[in-house]
Amino acid sequence: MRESVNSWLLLNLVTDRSLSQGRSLVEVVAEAVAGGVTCVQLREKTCSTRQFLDEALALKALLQPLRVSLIINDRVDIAMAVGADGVHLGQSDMPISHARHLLGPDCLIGISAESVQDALAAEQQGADYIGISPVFSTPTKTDTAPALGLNGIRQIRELVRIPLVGIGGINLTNARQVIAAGADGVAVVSAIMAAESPRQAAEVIRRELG
Ligand SMILES: Cc1ncc(COP(=O)(O)OP(=O)(O)O)c(N)n1
Ligand SMILES: Cc1ncsc1CCOP(=O)(O)O
Ligand SMILES: [Mg+2]
Repeated sequence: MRESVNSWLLLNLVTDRSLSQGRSLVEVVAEAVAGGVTCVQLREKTCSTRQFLDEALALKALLQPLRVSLIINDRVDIAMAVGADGVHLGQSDMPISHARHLLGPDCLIGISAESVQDALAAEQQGADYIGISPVFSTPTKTDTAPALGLNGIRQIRELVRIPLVGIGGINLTNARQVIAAGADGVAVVSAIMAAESPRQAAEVIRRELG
């Protein structure tokens, strides 16, 4: 039951333009979706608001006909402007209550949990899903809390009912363990964004997830 209900977040691609090796974001995302990515989170840390908006509009045009969800990282305003499916917020981003007030009941809100306490609070405050962050340490994001590991996923799974997505250091070799520990999905940056063939990379990870 849980798996079919939450299959939209089984394999999340979180974008990072700096890893795309000169390829456009739309090109990499299109490849990755062809390989089986079920949800795309647009994550832009350095570009202008206009550029962020343009990328979001381009990804929405690509993903909506394919019925692949588009989540916007950090920026509630961009999510609202493009009619994205959701927004992903961390512990230092806009609090859920304010985001929900702006976005309404139908827009998905994902919250990063860096501890069991964060996860419990996110569920209690009405998050739609939780990003367990990070599961393993990763060079892709250097300002993370200590890695929670597979045990962290198990602990949170015991206490929280909403969908869980693991992020951080996840690739072909460990994706299956993340699901086995109780996550509903995995979120991946470098293992797909930096791959020579994002399509093949997504395919092999998706196959691991069953
Ligand atoms: C699915 C998912 N989980 C966690 C994060 C991390 O969000 P945050 O802590 O706000 O850090 P930044 O991504 O904004 O640097 C995420 N993006 N996605
Ligand atoms: C955005 C983010 N949030 C927590 S870890 C992380 C980066 C994950 O990158 P990678 O999949 O390359 O380890
Ligand atoms: Mg954030």
